[in-house]
Amino acid sequence: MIIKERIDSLNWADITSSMNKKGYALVKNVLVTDECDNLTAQYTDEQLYRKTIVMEHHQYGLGEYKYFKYPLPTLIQQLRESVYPKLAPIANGWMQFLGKEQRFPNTLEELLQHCHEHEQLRPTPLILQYTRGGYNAMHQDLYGEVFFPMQLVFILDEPGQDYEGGEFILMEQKPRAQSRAMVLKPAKGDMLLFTTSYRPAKGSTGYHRVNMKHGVGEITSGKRRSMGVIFHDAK
Ligand SMILES: O=C(O)CCC(=O)C(=O)O
Ligand SMILES: [Fe+2]
Repeated sequence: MIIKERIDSLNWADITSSMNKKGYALVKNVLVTDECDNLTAQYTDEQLYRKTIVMEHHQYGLGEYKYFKYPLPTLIQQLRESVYPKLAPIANGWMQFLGKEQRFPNTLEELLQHCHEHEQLRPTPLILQYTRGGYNAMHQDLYGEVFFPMQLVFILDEPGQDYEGGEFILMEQKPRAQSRAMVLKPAKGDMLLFTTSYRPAKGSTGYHRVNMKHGVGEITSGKRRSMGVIFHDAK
């Protein structure tokens, strides 16, 4: 099935409800093995990338990642384009719950146009690679004034088989409360949707803002690759 049809056929009511309740949604088996393997096989094809980041040089963790160039590989372009319109209404609900006037456009094209007007012109989808001892420090992927509050990550290797450890960690910070960590173990081909910056959470007196950060725990053996889709572009 072409990727747009696959994305359209997911249970978006469940995904929406999980995003609203928990700030993340784990969707099993979105990419097939061949799609994961093609992405990892292209890791060394330097013409696909605009920039390589050695994470320890910036104290971002231990590992490496590469930002794709425009035009993005077809699979990534199609994922970015077909998932965005499903998430824009959720994001707009969040803005409304938080009493913000900001609204996100219905299409990725319009979001990117808005990014471009704010000098955010560079593509943000990326591929990451960690080996034994590697990890990704807790962070948020904000690259300028314009940011969309949700993003995706696809796991490209099989936990328990290709690597051990390397859990995906979400940290939620509520005002005047202690932080909560959520530890997720997506499998190869799974799509994890999560909060980039903040989301509304319902309390006794209405909605309040909770900040989210994400990261990856230590890879204790093997190699773990992942592909991230961020919707806004970077300055
Ligand atoms: O490797 C991961 O699972 C996390 C990658 C990440 O930080 C991202 O996609 O923004
Ligand atoms: Fe990230």
